[in-house]
Amino acid sequence: MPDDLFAGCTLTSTGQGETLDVPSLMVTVTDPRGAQSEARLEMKPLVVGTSPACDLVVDDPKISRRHCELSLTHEGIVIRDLGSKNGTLTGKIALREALLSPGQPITLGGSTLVVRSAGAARRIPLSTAARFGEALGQSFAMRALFANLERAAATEQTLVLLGESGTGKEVLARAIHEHSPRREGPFVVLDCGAISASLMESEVFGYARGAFTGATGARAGLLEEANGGTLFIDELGELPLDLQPKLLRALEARQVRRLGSNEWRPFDARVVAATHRDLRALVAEGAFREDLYYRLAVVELRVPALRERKEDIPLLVERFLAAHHPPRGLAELPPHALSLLAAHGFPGNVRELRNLVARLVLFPEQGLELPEPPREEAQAPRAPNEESPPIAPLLQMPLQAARDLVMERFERSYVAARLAQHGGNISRAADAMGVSRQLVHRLLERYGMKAR
Ligand SMILES: Nc1ncnc2c1ncn2[C@@H]1O[C@H](COP(=O)(O)OP(=O)(O)OP(=O)(O)O)[C@@H](O)[C@H]1O
Repeated sequence: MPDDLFAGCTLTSTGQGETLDVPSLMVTVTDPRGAQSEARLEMKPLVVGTSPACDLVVDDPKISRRHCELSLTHEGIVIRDLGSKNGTLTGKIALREALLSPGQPITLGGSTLVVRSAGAARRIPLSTAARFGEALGQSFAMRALFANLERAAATEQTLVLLGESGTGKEVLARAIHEHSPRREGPFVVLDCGAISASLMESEVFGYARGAFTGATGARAGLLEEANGGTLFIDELGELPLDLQPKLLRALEARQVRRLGSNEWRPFDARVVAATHRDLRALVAEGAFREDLYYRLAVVELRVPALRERKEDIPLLVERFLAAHHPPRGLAELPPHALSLLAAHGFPGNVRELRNLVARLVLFPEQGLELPEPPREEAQAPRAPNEESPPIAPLLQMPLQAARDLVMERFERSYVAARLAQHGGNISRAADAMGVSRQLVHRLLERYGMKAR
């Protein structure tokens, strides 16, 4: 096997820009009975363990649930132990993090892991810019995404952005709108996670006067409001199943009929959708209609998690610090702050990083507080007695960052208190809050909280 396969990704500059050659690699784990499990190593890190949530699942009792992680970098293949019980070993030496040499066998419990070539390298175009609209990113993963978005934005294609909460899907959707020929038109957000199912239909399609009790006047829905611009459907995976055929019909016919009206009104909006859910899995389970999925996912792009592109952290921190008043700089951070951040897993992604920076500027005496990841056995949240931050330090921050910080504290306390009122029952708490169960789940996930 040639060594250069293990040089990782190779950057090539051409007259048109830069491209990245990504080697095609297969990871094979042979368990103690000789059975093999395999998975391709792509740009996304690959987690090996016994948990069904891992990318490569191995049936070996000596392997931990999340045992180790492999990632492809420009230096080569990096293997990192994830705090496993029995270690990730080369010979008798336990590794924490190391570059893998060609064909080098790695011992995990009673199993052996090997990485092998699996065909020709793939060539991926990279953007020459380290930003797309307001979204920053200098990592290969983000520059590859920006290159795709630059091309897709100029078209009328419907596209779906997939990615964990806080990875920047909404910022990217806005940037797509701003880079599109529709930039002078409206950018309208339909957040399927925030509107309760009973209100969704009238929000999306609008209503005629007298359509239901309380409809004292007619109202246009979001589809009509987006006319001439872009409709951003956020949390697409939460769109109620019974509304899906109606939305599909409206998108195909480019016409909408308000509730209680017989009149069809034309509308012309480009749709960009986003979700943190696995849409294909939802389709397979019957929780999302296949025809709507294929209508929307003409182009499907994945926004990488922040832990997959730690090279972006300094750039993002610099941007968040510079947005304060007076602007702050990287030099003002406590010593080792950037290396501490690079070692953190960021379950809340860029949103978590932005809030950490805001807290650091607001309460420098507290230092860099990195929350522990939520543990599986975590108890129901107690209502935290966090007070709203005092106004004076907030006045040094831009409105959006200040609002988000106050909102995060409020939402944490409010959701925890509401759940406590309803004995940890999410459905009852959601009813009392007047929102969907999915929104409560999303808030719990966002803040690393668990209901009993
Ligand atoms: N690449 C980026 N550059 C600069 N800021 C970013 C980037 N990605 C995210 N952010 C910031 O992080 C915050 C969260 O981003 P955003 O709301 O777009 O995430 P999301 O993926 O849509 O989250 P959710 O799924 O929870 O709705 C925003 O304040 C946004 O400005």
